[in-house]
Amino acid sequence: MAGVRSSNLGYPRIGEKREWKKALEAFWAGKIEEGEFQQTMKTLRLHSLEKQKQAGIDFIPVNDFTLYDHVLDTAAMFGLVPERFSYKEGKVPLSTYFELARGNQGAVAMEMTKWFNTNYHYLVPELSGQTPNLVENRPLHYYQEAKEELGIEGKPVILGPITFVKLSKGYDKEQLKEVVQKFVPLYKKILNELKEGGVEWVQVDEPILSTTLSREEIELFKEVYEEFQRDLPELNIWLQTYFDSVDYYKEVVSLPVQAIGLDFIHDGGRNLQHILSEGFPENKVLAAGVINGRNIWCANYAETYQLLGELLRNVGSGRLIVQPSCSLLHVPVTLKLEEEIPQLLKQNLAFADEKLTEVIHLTECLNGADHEAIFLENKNSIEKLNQSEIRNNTQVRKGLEQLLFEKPSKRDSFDVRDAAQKEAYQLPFLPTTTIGSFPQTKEVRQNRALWRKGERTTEQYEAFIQAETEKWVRLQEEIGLDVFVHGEFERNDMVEFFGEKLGGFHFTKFGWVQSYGSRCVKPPIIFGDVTYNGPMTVKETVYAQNLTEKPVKGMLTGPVTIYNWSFPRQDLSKEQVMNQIALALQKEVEALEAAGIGMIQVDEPALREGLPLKKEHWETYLQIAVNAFQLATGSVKNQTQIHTHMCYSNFEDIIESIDALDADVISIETSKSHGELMRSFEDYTYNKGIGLGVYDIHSPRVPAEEELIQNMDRALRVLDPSIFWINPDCGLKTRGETETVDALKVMVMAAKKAREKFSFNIQ
Ligand SMILES: Nc1nc2c(c(=O)[nH]1)N[C@@H](CNc1ccc(C(=O)N[C@@H](CCC(=O)N[C@@H](CCC(=O)N[C@@H](CCC(=O)O)C(=O)O)C(=O)O)C(=O)O)cc1)CN2
Ligand code: MET
Ligand SMILES: [Zn+2]
Repeated sequence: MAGVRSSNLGYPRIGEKREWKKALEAFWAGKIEEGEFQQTMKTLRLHSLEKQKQAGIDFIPVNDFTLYDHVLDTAAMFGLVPERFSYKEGKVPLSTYFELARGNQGAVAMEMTKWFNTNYHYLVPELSGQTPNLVENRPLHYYQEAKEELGIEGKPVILGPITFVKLSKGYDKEQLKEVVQKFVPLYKKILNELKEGGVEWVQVDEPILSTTLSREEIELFKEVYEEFQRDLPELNIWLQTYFDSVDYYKEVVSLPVQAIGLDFIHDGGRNLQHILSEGFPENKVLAAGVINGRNIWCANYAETYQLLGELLRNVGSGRLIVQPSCSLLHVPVTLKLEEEIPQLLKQNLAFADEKLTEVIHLTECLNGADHEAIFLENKNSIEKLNQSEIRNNTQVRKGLEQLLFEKPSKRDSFDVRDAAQKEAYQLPFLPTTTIGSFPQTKEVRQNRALWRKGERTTEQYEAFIQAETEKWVRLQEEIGLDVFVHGEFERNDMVEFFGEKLGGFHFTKFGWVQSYGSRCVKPPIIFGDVTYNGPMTVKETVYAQNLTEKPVKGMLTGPVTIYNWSFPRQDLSKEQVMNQIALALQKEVEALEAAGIGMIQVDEPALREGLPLKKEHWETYLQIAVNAFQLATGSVKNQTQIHTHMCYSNFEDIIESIDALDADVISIETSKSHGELMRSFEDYTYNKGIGLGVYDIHSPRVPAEEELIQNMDRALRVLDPSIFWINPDCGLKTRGETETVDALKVMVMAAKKAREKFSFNIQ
């Protein structure tokens, strides 16, 4: 009998020290040739496979690697290149592949959006006007490579047809079935070639099964997978879901596939309940996602072992596979380089490599190995951290208890505040501003790196930051903006920076996670009670304010975003941790106000992405999020203007919560959403300030004035134009200096034209 086996669903691409990112950026900058680039990528890919083999994983994924994004890979595999790019047929050339992702002089890049509820971004395939074709078989290629180079019998991973089409755009949603049917023959061809090539198992990812689906959509799953089964009877399909439970449990486990992968971490216990009450089909393998692929905490061996025991009783040992809950793409690579993390914390952590060890330990244990010592050590480490003082700060806990008796916001209604603010600031009609960050040039990053290494003194580093700030205050004057920012030059990242300043957080040295393309983030670890240890942003903001007569907006990251973009502790609820962060931020907001800063922006770009995948859980989340935001911002005087910002908006469906944040001004992305977003504000008759994000900051392209006026037009015609502000759609940190100044000048000119055109409309 085979016994219990181990598997992985996907491994981080970026390498232990971001070698992947460095190779990509060197290639884009023309510093290395394609040959060298491909060789570096191959070395990285094989190294990751080798590590998984060494760890002892039975089912090692292949084709999880990519040169940019796995959804883009799938689109490219089907030759789905939008018409604005030059491409004829056959395999998509590497240069075109990167143009799809990054745009070129004549064509905007494909749209980027959030991968389910994660901080990873994928490129949205465009299906309109295109006939998909199979132009290469990527999974087969990577399967052969792993076999030839390392003797690994890999498990090819492929994004399933229904998830792929559901994540794409450019078709009528009513036509889902017809569109999916166009892809089915292509998938069958891929799968057949895999089978011919000797593949035993194919992991078909259908995470869309963890979202709220309609009956018809589940029917479609049945049709598609029945067709696969009928035409490819000898191939083993491993249907993989993740990020939540599956709603149509019975239907899903009855699909004619050989293995079903379920997430037992983010399922709210529902997947297990289904198995216990409805059973699991006797002829199928259960791939049990029991190691958290979204967080960096070590598994609780005793609890996980118990869960696996229950599963084993229901499926039998030859049919159980132990694995992470999702791809390890969402966690850093290895703990081994982290020398500065205190022992107590480090013993409680597990990055990708350590998670694979956990998978192995548990699998071995189920197969009869004696791991008593390991289990005991695991139990002790967890208890020690939970009982430590840092997790039990009485002052913080008292502060939280107090909240039960208070309203989160103490401010007057918007009308009253608005009058006070108009009086105080005397801004022109359609005031112009930016979202916070200015270019984080190589020079800025290098100076910070040198300071961290001790090769620059703190005085030298601060003087550099001040010089940069002053330069940009002068540039903002020259550009003619109305409300300034200090530029965020002192920040490595909008979340990590606050993590470094607040108590209860720890940050890593190499704990990078891919965010989009070559861009990575280093989410801080919230491991204790969150404490405010003194002002975090006051000095830099006041410095900028003292250089100019124009108002300078203070700039903070909100509690919801800090929570969602960190690795939070799990012994407290989301609400408790968010509120702790909010209480600390409230003190910073008050410190800025006391220092004379009259406008304070509290960014919440991650509010939308944090929405649970299932609609029935939205309300609870939104209440917690809104409450935390109000708590952070609700103690200032009427005259102090609270701004907030959200990029990747598309929050038509949560407009009430957006309104409930009660920010005086909210800046939203309007450059790509083609009016849909505005419609929700119109329908809702929103009357607080709205910042129109009139151009896309992700592209180096300087927009044309006419384009920007076009982007403002609808909003200004339909709602009272006096509520609007004009700004880019997000921070400018990834942009170069010249293009930023040029684009902002165009934006200010466009705002001036719009002022003339629309001033007669003011109500
Ligand atoms: N947390 C988070 N999530 C987010 C966003 C965000 O801003 N933050 N925005 C959206 C995604 N957009 C993003 C935009 C840009 C970057 C980004 O630029 N990341 C940088 C890292 C930023 C950083 O932490 N920089 C550090 C250090 C980086 C570094 O590489 N240092 C060098 C040395 C410096 C050098 O020579 O360049 C080294 O250690 O080798 C700093 O500035 O101090 C990168 O990939 O390069 C990430 C996400 C959504 N999710
Ligand atoms: N204030 C931040 C910035 O400008 C907001 C970014 S939202 C991802 O960079
Ligand atoms: Zn943004």
